Parts: sequence; structure tokens; C-alpha cells
Amino acid sequence: MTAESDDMGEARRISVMVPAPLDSPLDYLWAGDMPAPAPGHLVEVPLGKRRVIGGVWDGGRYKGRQVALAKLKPAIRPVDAAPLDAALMKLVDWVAAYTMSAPGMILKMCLSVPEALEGVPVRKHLFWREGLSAPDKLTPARKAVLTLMADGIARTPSEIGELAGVSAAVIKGLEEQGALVAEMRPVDQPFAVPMPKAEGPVLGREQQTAADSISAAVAAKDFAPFLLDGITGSGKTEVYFEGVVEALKDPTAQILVLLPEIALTAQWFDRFADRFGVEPVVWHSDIGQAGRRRAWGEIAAGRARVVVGARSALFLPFRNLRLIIVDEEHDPSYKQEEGVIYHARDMAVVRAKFEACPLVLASATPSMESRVNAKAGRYKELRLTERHGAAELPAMRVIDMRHEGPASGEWIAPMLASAIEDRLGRGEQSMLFLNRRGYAPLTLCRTCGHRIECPACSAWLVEHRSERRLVCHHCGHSMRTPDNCPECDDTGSLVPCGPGVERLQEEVTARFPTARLAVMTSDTLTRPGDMARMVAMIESGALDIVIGTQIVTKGYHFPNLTCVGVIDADLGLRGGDLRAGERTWQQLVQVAGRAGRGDKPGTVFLQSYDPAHPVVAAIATGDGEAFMEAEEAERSRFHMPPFGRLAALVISGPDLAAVVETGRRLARAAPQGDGIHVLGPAPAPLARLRGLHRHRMLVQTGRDTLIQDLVAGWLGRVKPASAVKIRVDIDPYSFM
Ligand SMILES: Nc1ncnc2c1ncn2[C@@H]1O[C@H](COP(=O)(O)OP(=O)(O)OP(=O)(O)O)[C@@H](O)[C@H]1O
Ligand SMILES: [Zn+2]
Repeated sequence: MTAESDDMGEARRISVMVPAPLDSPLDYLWAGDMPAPAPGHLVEVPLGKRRVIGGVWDGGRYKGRQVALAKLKPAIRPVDAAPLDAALMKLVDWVAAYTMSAPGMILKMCLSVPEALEGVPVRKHLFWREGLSAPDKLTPARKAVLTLMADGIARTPSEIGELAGVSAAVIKGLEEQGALVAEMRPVDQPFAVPMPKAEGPVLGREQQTAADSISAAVAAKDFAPFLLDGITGSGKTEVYFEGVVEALKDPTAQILVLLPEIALTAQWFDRFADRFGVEPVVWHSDIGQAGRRRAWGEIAAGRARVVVGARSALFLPFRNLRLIIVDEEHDPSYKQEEGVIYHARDMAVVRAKFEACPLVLASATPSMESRVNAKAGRYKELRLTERHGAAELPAMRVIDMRHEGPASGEWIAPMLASAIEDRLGRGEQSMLFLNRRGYAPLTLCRTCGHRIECPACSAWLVEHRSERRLVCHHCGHSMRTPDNCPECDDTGSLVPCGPGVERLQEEVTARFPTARLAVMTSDTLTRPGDMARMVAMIESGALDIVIGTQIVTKGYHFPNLTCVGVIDADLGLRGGDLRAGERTWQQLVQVAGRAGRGDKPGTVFLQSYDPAHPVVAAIATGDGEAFMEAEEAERSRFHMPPFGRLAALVISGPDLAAVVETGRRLARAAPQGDGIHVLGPAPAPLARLRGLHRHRMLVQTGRDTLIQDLVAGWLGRVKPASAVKIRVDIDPYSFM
């Protein structure tokens, strides 16, 4: 072969990132007459026995052995879809490197809707217009159709059938006679374009200052990270809506708003619709296949303008992203713990940088990470220190459960009970917060002391009395609640220990038999729309008392809710990991923040066995700043994140000895050096999960160490024992 034809051959080599767990793109041969597609274009290629859609990639970033041209498999075809843009491809590479995941699995999250890439199916619509031929016989059924269609709106045959109450044959007949004309339209219609109302709300002084900063950054079209730190009810949403208004002035701009999954609720949508005239485009697990296809396609085409979604929306293929908002940025649900382990808030910052657009992290309880970034000047801090309008922060009362607690077997202290009584009398609402689903977290045999555990996990089974079942909250295993102890077979000896929301419901019903009560948990709100209906009931005053898990803490605004009771303020502090204090503080501030948001003042009751605990004291005094300062000092002293870096290794497998052996090998090969600390291996708190044994290791380094390189080198020196997996979690949030 001459050098020239060799070059020409090389021009036919393309690197393709395929949605599979591979370390780098694969090379393919681009056969046929068309020039090889440039990076970003989507192509169909063979992968093993499958055909997959991948992106042509700049393979130079990934080192590896080059396969000889003659051995390359040919690509199948170009895919007729908008190419991925450079910023998104950069994000894929970056997130893969940071989280130590296969880049193909990150790309898979971007191309999460393969059907959208296949082109949208078309559906037949019929319409009528003046001058079309009249049918030969005008039967009543035909007349009904023509009357309906006189408005000129195109409808599918089935819509016409339904609306006019006629059979398919009638419609077919009219079409054959030329009285209705058919046109083919893509099934997926574009979304309505948001149009901000000319007049927004009159912003308060602090709100206006914050909104101006954000709008200026949007207009400047450059990377600019903000921390919007405003107390609960201070009107953060209205502030970042101003940024959205500014961005929409560019007719091609797209805006992404990330919310924790369970905060994606009717209230937020109503407010958006109020301001922008239409609902935003939604992206989360509940929208179904067709909804995903439509949303993905419209986003990729650049037509979907404002998208609101849960964490996975971060990887959508926007064409011209001009603003990212991460609301409730402290929320732990932004960390994905399965599959690719990533933190959507942190990766949002990276995406904003690559897209060169502003980013707003909003919270009443900013995470330590964001707080420290703001202090260091990496983020610009915008503060809102007052509630909107006349509303004041609620009063706080700590109930010392050691002296002021309820009788044994009850969970509501007298002081809280009388406060609820009082609200009932005044026609106001109360909310009780207990972050525990089910009836009781533990079932114990009074005779032999046996505790009922999950057979596959090291966890107790939780009683769900309404279903008469014991359920594992880790793997979903469940069994009928037995009558006899499974261990000693004694009858009637099993007793529930501790409260869950169902048990609390029992107590509330007994105490306040006439109160209108609802329980809000992921068990009671299972269908799409359940949450919206419940929220509407609270808003309309159809409920007096709401019992809920953390599902009720997110962003709700119920003006008539004036009493919040935290049943167990110490719950999140037990078995404390690195962030237990911070997280409990955030959760309690958020739940407390639901009280007194209207013109009536609110009171929050915290039931605690440890009122002197810094977290409880911080909530009671309202001095969260002092608490977070102390937390920060502590983290800094021990070089914990964000002042140091952490990576967790979870070693798991079906055979305990193999897991232990792998841990030993890791320990022997552990990295050493200044400021590097390796902890473990030790059994994980959740030592068995879904039948697999789990051990953990933790490596801690200084802020300036490239912990990924350290871990990669380490893993390269160790061969796991058979059937053992090692999962790496950079910046771990879960220590279970
Ligand atoms: N400038 C304003 N004019 C009129 N109403 C406002 C204004 N600012 C805020 N509000 C209203 O005040 C209420 C609280 O605002 P919002 O829900 O945005 O607070 P928040 O800061 O997001 O609170 P949280 O952190 O608790 O979710 C909402 O009903 C909102 O519509
Ligand atoms: Zn289990």
C-alpha cells in the first residue's frame, strides 16, 4: 500500500463512544461514499451481537492500543439527529474521569432515549375547511363530525370518534368522499413557548439586588456561579425566575432547573405557569416513555426552552444552555448512588463552566461544600435574610423527652398534643414529621428476644401494618407478619418497637378522632398525581393534620400551617457519619420552615432526648450560622471534605472469605504518603445487602491530591478474589 492510500484509509477511521461500560471509544471503519462524520455526530455501529447508537468522538483523549485498519468493523449508518455539542462531550469525558466511571456509561445517560433517535412516528390527523366537497348523504352522524370539525382544528380519527360520538366507519366514509382531508404530523408536537408576564411580582429590596446580579450574569453570557442563600419563605424562586426571564430574551436560549425528585410538584409548576404562561418541560422518572421521547427530542432540537427535572436532567443534550438553577442544592438526593455514582449539584457546576453560563445554587440551608466555596470567593453569595411579606420565622420550642415526654407507648408529648388541639380549635393546620415509613422499625419477640431480620440484608424488617407485612427497606424483601415468633414459635409474643408514621397515625386518630388526617410517604403517594392531589387538599383546607416523612419537607408553601411537630429530632444523629449533623440540621430547618409562611405566626416543636446536642440547640436558637461555623472548623481540623478529599471503596461478593481476602490485598497495596490515610477494610454498617457481603475502605487525602489517580494506581495493583466487585465512590455521601 502506498503512503497516500494509507492516509486515505486512516481518514476512514472513526472513534465512536458507545453506550457501554468500556474505558474508551472504539474505532470503526467508515465505508461508503460519504465523508467520515466529525466528532459529535451520532452513528449506528455494531457492538458484539448488538447494534447501538454512539457518538463520533475525539479519541485522542483516550490512550490505548490502536487496532489495525484492516481489522476494524465497519460502522452501519449515520443517525439523522442533531449532533452532540462540544460542551456536552467535554462533560462526558470530565464526569467519567472524575467519578472513575466508564465514559460510555455517562454518554448513555445523555442518550437515554434511543427511540428519540429513531425519528418520531407520524400520526394521521384529519381536518375540514371551507370549500371541501360535501358528502353525498348528510346523515346525523356525518353532521356531528362536520359540526365538530368546523373549527378547523386537525384531530386524529380516534379523537373525532370520541368527541363526535361516531364510529370509525363514519369518519372513513367522510375521508373517502373528500369531506375531510388527511395530513400526517409527527406524534411529538413542540412544547408551548414560555412568555414571561410583563409585570412580575414586586420584589423586596434584597430580592431585587439578588435578581439583578443573576440577570446581569445571564446577559453577560459567561460562567458565573451564585449561591442564593435565603431563609425558608424568603422568595428564592421569584429571584431565580428573574434570571429565567432574562435568559428567555434570547430566542434560542435554554434553561435548566434541577429540583430534588420529590420537590417536582404541582406547587412549583403552578408558580411557573403563573409567571410564564405555560408549564415547563418536565424530566423525571414519572413521565413515561412517550413523554421522555418528546422531551428529549425537543431539548435536542433546541426548541424546549425551560426544562425542570430531577438530577438526570443534567445530562440532557441542550443546544444552547444559558442558565442552570439547582434548587435545594443541599438535598442529598442529588447524589446518585447506583450505577454511575455522581453528585448532580457538583456536576452542574462543571457543565455551567463548559457551557459558559451562569449557575444558581439555591437553598435555605446551603451545603458545607457550597458555603466554603462562597467564602473562598469561588461562588458569589446572594443573601435573603427576611421572609417575604409579613411572614416571620416560626417560634421554636424544644420538648425535653426525658422530663416532658408522653406516657410509654405514645409518641406525642403533652405540650405538642395541646398545641395541635389548639390549632384544631382555630381551624389551622398542623404537620407532624417522622422520617420513618411503616408502623414500627423493629419487631421483637418478648419471649425469646428474637429480632426479625431480612434474610438477605443485615437490617431489621419494618412492619407495615396496613398491608400486614414485614418489609426490608433496603432490598424490598417482604413477608406476611407472622402470628408466632419465627424462632421460638411462641404465640402473641411479637411486639413492635419504636414508631413509624403508621403508628403515629394510630395515636393521632385516637387523640383527635374528628380531625381530618393524612399520611404522606412514598408508600401512600405511589401514583403520579397523588402528591399534587394531597397538596391541593392541604391548600384548600380539607385536612387538619398531616403526618409525613422527608417527603413533606421540600419547598412547600401552606399559609394556614402554623404548627410543626418533629417527633424525633435526634433520629438523624444516631450512628452519625461525616454529614449527620449537617444533614439533620438542614432537614429540621426545612421542615420547621413549613410553619407560619402566611400571615399567622407558626410554632415548631422539637421532641428530643438530647436538647443540648449542637444540632438541636442550633435549631432552637435559630443560630444555624454558629452551628455551621463549628462544623466547618471541625471538618477543617480533621481535613475532611471540603477541606480534604475522600474516596470510599465498597468490596462486595457472595462469599465472605473472598471479600475479606480482597480487603487484605487492598490493604497490603494501599497508597502511602504525606497526608494520605487509609481506613479499613471493615464490615460495612450494612454488612450484607441483597445477599452480598460488604466491606468498606476509605482513603483520605489532602485537597491538592488527585485522588482519582491515587485510587486508579491502587486498584491497578490489586486483583480482586473471584466474584468480588470493588466499587469506587468519590466524595462519598453514604457510609452504609
Ligand atoms: N416579591 C414577591 N411578591 C409576591 N410574592 C412573593 C414574593 N416573593 C415571594 N413571594 C411568595 O412568598 C412565598 C414564599 O416564596 P418561595 O417559596 O419562593 O420561598 P423560598 O425561599 O423558596 O422558600 P423555601 O426555601 O422554604 O422553599 C411564595 O408563595 C411566593 O410566591
Ligand atoms: Zn433486605
